[in-house]
Amino acid sequence: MDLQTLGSYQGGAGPDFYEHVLHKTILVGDSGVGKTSLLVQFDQGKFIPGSFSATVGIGFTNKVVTVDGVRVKLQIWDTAGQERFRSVTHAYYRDAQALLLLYDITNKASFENIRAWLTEIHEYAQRDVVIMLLGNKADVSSERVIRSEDGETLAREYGVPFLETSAKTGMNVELAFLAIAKELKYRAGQQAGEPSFQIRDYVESQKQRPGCCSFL
Ligand SMILES: Nc1nc2c(ncn2[C@@H]2O[C@H](COP(=O)(O)OP(=O)(O)OP(=O)(O)O)[C@@H](O)[C@H]2O)c(=O)[nH]1
Repeated sequence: MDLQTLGSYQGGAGPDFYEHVLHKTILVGDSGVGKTSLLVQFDQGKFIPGSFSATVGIGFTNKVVTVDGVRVKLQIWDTAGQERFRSVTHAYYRDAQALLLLYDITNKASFENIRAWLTEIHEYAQRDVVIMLLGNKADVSSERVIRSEDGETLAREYGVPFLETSAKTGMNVELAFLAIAKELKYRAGQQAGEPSFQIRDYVESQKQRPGCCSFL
């Protein structure tokens, strides 16, 4: 059985089962919104400040997340946001089980382009792909041009969960990937009697807001 088949398996699944399942997750969004930085923060817990070096093509990082005592393997693909790489990255959408779609709260165009990204996602990805909208760079409050409410409204319109994140401070970064892992685990191995998992409710109940909790 190949990994893809295992990934779409339905039915009771014990903890060992998940050791073999690889959930393909892709980061997409305009160039410069912080996709690579978000992945580095999640993978290594650090932020590398400095000059911006655009991703060329596509690459991935494997990461194991523990969800309710079960190890869930995510294969996270970081794509290049630049238009010239678009045809390359489209080819990767088809096998994706989850897509994290980013904009930059200090960049209006990156937010306005979200609808176009969603159109592409609906064209090239599987119909049941898990999508999450992320407004990144929430730490740069002085340059904010997109209000949290605007992100929330857009996410509600498309029926997807929404978080504001900061790849710099780490705000909500782990939560974004954890929520995706929980949803994928739930979908892959729903047990009889297990309470249903609602990713949007989960994210709403767990998220940090910009300015919140900086004393922690
Ligand atoms: N202050 C702040 N800066 C960020 C954040 N995330 C990314 N940056 C900066 O924004 C710039 C672009 O970040 P990248 O992670 O390279 O952006 P990208 O989306 O991967 O860009 P492409 O590879 O071209 O698609 C870099 O200079 C980062 O340091 C954040 O959350 N806060």
